[in-house]
Amino acid sequence: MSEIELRDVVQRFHARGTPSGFLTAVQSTSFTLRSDPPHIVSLVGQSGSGKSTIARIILGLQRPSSGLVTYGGRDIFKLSRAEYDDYRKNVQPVFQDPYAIFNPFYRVDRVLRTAIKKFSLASTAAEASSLMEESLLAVKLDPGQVLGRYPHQLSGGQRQRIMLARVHMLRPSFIIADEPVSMLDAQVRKLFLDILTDFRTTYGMTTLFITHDLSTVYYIGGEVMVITRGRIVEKGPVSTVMHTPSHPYTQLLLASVPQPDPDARWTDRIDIAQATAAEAGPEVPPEDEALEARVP
Ligand SMILES: Nc1ncnc2c1ncn2[C@@H]1O[C@H](COP(=O)(O)OP(=O)(O)OP(=O)(O)O)[C@@H](O)[C@H]1O
Repeated sequence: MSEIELRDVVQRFHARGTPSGFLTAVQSTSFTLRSDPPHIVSLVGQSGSGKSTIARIILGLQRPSSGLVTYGGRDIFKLSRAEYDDYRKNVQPVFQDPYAIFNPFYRVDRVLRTAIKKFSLASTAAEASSLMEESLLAVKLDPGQVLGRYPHQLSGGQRQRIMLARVHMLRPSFIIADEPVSMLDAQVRKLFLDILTDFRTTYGMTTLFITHDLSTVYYIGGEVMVITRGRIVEKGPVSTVMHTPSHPYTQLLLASVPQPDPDARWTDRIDIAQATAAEAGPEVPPEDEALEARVP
């Protein structure tokens, strides 16, 4: 079994125009992702609440101002190059905008071939081709229709599923999915979420699913952590948190989900600041040397 543990992780950024000159994007955050049993845990919160910053920190793309991120008990920012490569094979990202990942001048096959080469997944060209085909079929893509095409010739949903095919080839223990479905229509969104669920049951992958959208959290199930202003204010099984939310911000978030009922249109204004003001503690001055976000 492997574990990714965040312990008292804090991320501060320089921010001009604020009274203190910095903002705290992530406040003393601790949680653990376990590969056994494999599970899906959603991190839900409004825009700017710190979700992507947490994803970047877990992926080792950003060193936190303070706190620890460990994998198998070891600080991920102290891994050797080879150990970090192994970590990144086991912890795969899926981002919101797959178009940004593709090079528009290369056929989409390249994303898969690069992974095969980098991680030595096949020893012959024939083996590589059958691996690509198997993985594309696993994410409900027809290899004949997508291989050989350029990124702009595919839909957003197809591009996003190519990223899932890449994950399928690598079989990581963990997927860090940052708003992976927010640009997809409802039908493709459901297909994507079903594939993530299949990955958990069939291959034992644990997913951190980052979203601002409660309906997808509800659909995907498992566990949920609710974040506001960089602080996780509630966590638990989705059914418990959705049905009996204990924190005012979670209650507000749930009340903000639009109802598809023309007779029950919103009339109230939503005041996020009011609901979260009580939670926001005073900002603490940063330890100066740890301020800068660094890419290892
Ligand atoms: N490199 C950076 N430098 C300065 N401020 C940053 C940086 N990255 C993020 N922030 C700020 O940190 C806060 C949290 O940002 P983050 O992107 O983690 O939020 P989020 O919940 O993922 O929002 P969204 O859903 O809109 O992406 C925001 O106020 C953002 O402006």
